[in-house]
Amino acid sequence: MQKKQGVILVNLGTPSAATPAAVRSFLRDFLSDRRVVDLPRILWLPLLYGVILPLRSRRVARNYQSIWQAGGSPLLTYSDALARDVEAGLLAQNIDCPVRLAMTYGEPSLEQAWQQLASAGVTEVLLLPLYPQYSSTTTAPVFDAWARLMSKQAVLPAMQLLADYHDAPEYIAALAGQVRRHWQQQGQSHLLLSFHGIPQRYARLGDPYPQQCARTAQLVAQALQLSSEQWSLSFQSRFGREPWLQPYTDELLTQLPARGVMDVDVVCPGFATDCLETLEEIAIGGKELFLHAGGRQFHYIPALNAGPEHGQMLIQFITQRFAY
Ligand SMILES: C=CC1=C(C)c2cc3[nH]c(cc4nc(cc5[nH]c(cc1n2)c(C)c5CCC(=O)O)C(CCC(=O)O)=C4C)c(C)c3C=C
Ligand SMILES: [Fe+2]
Ligand SMILES: [Fe+2]
Repeated sequence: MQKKQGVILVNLGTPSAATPAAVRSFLRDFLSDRRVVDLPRILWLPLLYGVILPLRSRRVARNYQSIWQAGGSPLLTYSDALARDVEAGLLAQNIDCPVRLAMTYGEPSLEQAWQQLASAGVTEVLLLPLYPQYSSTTTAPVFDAWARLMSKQAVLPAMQLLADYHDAPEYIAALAGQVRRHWQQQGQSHLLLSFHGIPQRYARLGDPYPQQCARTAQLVAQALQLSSEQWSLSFQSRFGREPWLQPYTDELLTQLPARGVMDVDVVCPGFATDCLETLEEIAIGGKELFLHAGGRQFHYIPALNAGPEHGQMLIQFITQRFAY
């Protein structure tokens, strides 16, 4: 059989609408994954179904409404545009390599993406989770979903998983470029690099995520030639009561003005595309916290989204893996 290569870009997932029902369905799928919440099911499921889903879906739906775009959820629209750009960019280099988008939770599913690649005759797949830093809570579930899907297949395609790219020179250069462009237009401020958090316990169990975040932040600061006073690292989006990775972004934003940092630029390098956690939690909520604490100027620097540098970066990862 002739070999043919294809790529699946995988992102987390997002509600299909900014309504309590759609948010509930997304949260139910996501928060039922043992990789995400590892509590014994006998404790977790009554809490999830009895308290979290009924209360959180309504509140979080309102948050989604504040960032919803004409094309739907930002996470979906940017990821979709990115997948199209990468496929077109490969074709422009005479590389016929179909690229599809899939979500770990919800749609488009990994199954839908794979069906399309299989119909196009693909025999070798690169699974490319859009998570620059590996985490057992995000990257590993992509592999789990792939394994579940493949368990139903007689003939398996060859598969490579891009487990992380936290220190890839192309990624660091794309992030540094994004920050530099902002500074050329708006002037330079203290740079806060805010990553999604995970429970500290997961890191103690061996998740390399915090070390990879620290390395990314250090490499970006180095590429921008920043001294240690000119940047900080923090972790956002904590959930539940146990301690998560620290310092917490919301706490740090309220402390920075008292430490003399009156102007801040926040970039979220762990998010390939903008989403609820960047547009609502940081660009809206983070700004409010910082200004309320006495800060003067707050800017959110957008994620790489479907910008040309992002597409080019992914094309380089793909061509390196497939050795065209
Ligand atoms: C419950 C624990 C959670 C862990 C662990 C977690 C890790 C984690 N998440 C991302 C990326 C995203 N998370 C997003 C939303 C989101 N995350 C959690 C919880 C955990 N995340 C929840 C409950 C939600 C939904 C919103 C809410 O209820 O607050 C998103 C945004 C999705 C969107 O639709 O815009 C992303 C992206 C990473 C990278 C990560 C670990 C490294
Ligand atoms: Fe999350
Ligand atoms: Fe700025």
